[in-house]
Amino acid sequence: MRICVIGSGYVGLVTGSCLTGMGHSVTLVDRDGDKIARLKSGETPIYEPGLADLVGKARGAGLIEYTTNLNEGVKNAGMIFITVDTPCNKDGSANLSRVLQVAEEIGKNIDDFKTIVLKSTVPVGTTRLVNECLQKQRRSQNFELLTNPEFLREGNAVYDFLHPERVIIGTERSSYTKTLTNIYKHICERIIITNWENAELIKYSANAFLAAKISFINEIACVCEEVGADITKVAEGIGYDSRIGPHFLKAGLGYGGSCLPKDVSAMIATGQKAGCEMRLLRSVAQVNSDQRRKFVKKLSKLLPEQTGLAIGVWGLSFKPGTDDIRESSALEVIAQLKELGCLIKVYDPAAMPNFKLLHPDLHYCNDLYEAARESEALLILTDWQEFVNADLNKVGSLMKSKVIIDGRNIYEPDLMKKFAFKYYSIGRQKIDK
Ligand SMILES: NC(=O)C1=CN([C@@H]2O[C@H](COP(=O)(O)OP(=O)(O)OC[C@H]3O[C@@H](n4cnc5c(N)ncnc54)[C@H](O)[C@@H]3O)[C@@H](O)[C@H]2O)C=CC1
Ligand SMILES: O=C(O)[C@H]1O[C@H](OP(=O)(O)OP(=O)(O)OC[C@H]2O[C@@H](n3ccc(=O)[nH]c3=O)[C@H](O)[C@@H]2O)[C@H](O)[C@@H](O)[C@@H]1O
Repeated sequence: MRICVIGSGYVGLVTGSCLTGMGHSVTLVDRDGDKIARLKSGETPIYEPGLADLVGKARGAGLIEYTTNLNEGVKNAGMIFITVDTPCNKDGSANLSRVLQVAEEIGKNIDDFKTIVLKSTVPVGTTRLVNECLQKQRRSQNFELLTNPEFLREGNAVYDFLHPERVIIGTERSSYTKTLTNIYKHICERIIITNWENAELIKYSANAFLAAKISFINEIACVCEEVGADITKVAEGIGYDSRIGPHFLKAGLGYGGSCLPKDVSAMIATGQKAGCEMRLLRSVAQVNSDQRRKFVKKLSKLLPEQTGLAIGVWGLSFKPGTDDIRESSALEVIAQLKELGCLIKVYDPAAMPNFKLLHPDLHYCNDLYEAARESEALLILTDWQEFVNADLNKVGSLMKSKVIIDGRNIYEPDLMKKFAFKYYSIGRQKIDK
């Protein structure tokens, strides 16, 4: 089938290229001319394992095209995916302007029957608005509108898209879903057909629940530090209960990224609009932002004079496997270190070019050892495997003083003792004043 994907970001590019892998012809549309030019020249503008390979193959097979012209993209397509961004408004609610603008443009440009699939994360009620918007332009029912939230994780995006645990399709009429289920049935056995509102809420509830698990474990981590317990052991112990499960119980600097923070705040806004207080989710967000502040406090407790202090930082992306720094804890931690007057040397395997655009004044290192060299303390902000595999003897020999504050709990405290580090992590050791 010929498919058009509007919005060539993380989700659009992954969706489009995975669809080519299933044999479909895809036109990717984006209003960002620079991004389209880079894609046309064969560059993959984001770092995502397996993506460049997939895009290269699609290009070789002549299955992928790029354009800034939406009309050109939708004209010959039987199916149109909307994958534009839905960022936060100042009041925390989701900004739907891009989705609605795209809907309006699609409405103006379609002549024959189209299946329109809303994949962007949108608050409950939005698909109905999009439907109205399309109908206003078309004044006909020459389309079917489905909402199909995406659950992929950055860093695993290609794998997740191709191996979904469930596919959710929201529709007004279940007879409308055949074309889309025909695509998904090859990669997923559990396809849930429901109404628009349920599909929209499933997406937000999933992200809000994941965020709640992280804030929960971080709150327990705080208690662990005070009472001599170890959060990794506590998390392991509760995770064996199948009602709780072992995932999303890693204590650390809290959740970042382009989705969990914005979706928690949009869910709060949706709930409040519906007359619900959303006390739990407001606390989830509060615990998360406190987590970064508490982390820098550990440094201040250990090394009371920070002006001119050389600090090494490992990790800038919001999680490993990506160059994405949106809402990364590194942004907040580095801003605080700057305020304290530290001299900051940073290293990240993928995210340094993006970080440099916002913080050009840091010292960017060629490798993790350069970031450790002559440092009075080393802060670990992202759990990249490269850091787990570091030669700790070498790291110790390069540092001015062997202090590590690990925001992701990547090492065992006993091992660090053997290497004679003063090692502090999250929810495992108390730092006495
Ligand atoms: N990033 C992720 O891991 C996931 C994101 N989502 C959701 O998917 C949606 C997209 O997210 P990302 O791909 O991360 O965003 P993104 O910011 O990486 O990409 C969005 C793209 O849409 C383009 N765009 C915006 N308005 C446009 C318009 N009017 N016409 C054409 N192109 C336009 C932008 O230029 C940008 O390239 C969001 O609603 C997000 O919440 C859902 C699951 C996972
Ligand atoms: O809607 C979205 O955009 C996506 O948001 C998240 O995916 P993502 O943000 O890519 O990454 P996660 O793996 O969820 O990690 C988010 C943040 O939580 C942190 N985290 C995760 C797990 C954990 O146990 N502890 C923890 O602190 C990570 O370090 C990271 O900063 C969801 O996991 C996806 O299912 C969803 O599709």
